[in-house]
Amino acid sequence: MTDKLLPLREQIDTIDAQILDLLARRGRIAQEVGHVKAETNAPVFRPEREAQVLRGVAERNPGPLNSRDVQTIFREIMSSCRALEKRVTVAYLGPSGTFSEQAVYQQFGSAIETLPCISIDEVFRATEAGTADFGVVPVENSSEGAINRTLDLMLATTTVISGEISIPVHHSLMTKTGSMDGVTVVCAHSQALAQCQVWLNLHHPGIERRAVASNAEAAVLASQDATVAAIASEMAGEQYQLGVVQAHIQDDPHNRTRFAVIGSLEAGPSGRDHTSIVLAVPNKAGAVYKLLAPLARHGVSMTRFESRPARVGTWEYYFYVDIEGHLRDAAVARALDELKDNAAFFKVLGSYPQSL
Ligand SMILES: O=C(O)C(=O)C[C@]1(C(=O)O)C=C[C@@H](O)C=C1
Repeated sequence: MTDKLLPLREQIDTIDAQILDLLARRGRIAQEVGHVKAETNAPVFRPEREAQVLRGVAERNPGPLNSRDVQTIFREIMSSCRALEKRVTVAYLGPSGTFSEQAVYQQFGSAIETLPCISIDEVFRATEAGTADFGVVPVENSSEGAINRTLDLMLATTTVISGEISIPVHHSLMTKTGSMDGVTVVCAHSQALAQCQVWLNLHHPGIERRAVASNAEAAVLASQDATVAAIASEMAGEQYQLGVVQAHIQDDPHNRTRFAVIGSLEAGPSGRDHTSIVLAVPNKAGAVYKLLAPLARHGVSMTRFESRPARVGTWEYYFYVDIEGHLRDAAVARALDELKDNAAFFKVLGSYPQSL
């Protein structure tokens, strides 16, 4: 057995040495890129370039490694190279262990500084004030719909969207002991409670459900009190040393949450982008239909349409619209120019690479 392993391990050692040399070369070039950027005051984080690199490695991947895994490796390589230029700080809805934190690492890799915030408002504030270079906020959940606070703040603040992240959301029921004996209350964020209500009604109909600020906070509470069960990610459970009573209790097995990267950076075109806009129309019959007509005329696909009541006027709404393409694509630019003319209100939230 050992005789057979030895020559294989020698080959792996040789390859590892080559990988290390190549990584060092890549790192030195990233340092040069950093100097060029510093001279011209250009942004260090270039989401469109990172998206192209990650799409490229998946397309060229010869196997046998899985493309997702290869992307994870390259994301970390770019994250480390980026950190040689500048280590970016990313604010997110904390505490540590939330799905937001998972989204942060999925977008930026782990060579970053993180700033856990107590609310979505705080993430926007830290990002606008420059305490963080970027913020990551939840935008919508596939089973629960829009995160209204995020939509309102996107409208009210000057932040721009420069990226989107989509992650599978799997909830687990967890306690200090790994059993439900003596448990009197299940704590979770209101969204998570809603996403697991069918399962809870079926398996624990009599136990009180209490909404708390985040699933990670629920995990903290459960770690301190054996009468409390938490619904949270297994990542949060591990962090707070909880035992899993039941994994994957969300009612929709394909449950996903979409996050936005916010900041002051305007991402360039990556070849596969989304653009988010907010609109309002005069309160007249057929106004929304007329407003959106330029999209169809210029062959621009709409991928999302969401409405929010405006704070003024009883029947007035803001429409949050996502389209395919980048502001700098000719068809998108022409469609939005026409659309703007008919809108009572028009704001571009940003153009950014589509999530992987
Ligand atoms: O191409 C750049 O602009 C770089 O800074 C290099 C690099 C990389 O490591 O590939 C690092 C950071 C950027 O976000 C994009 C790419």
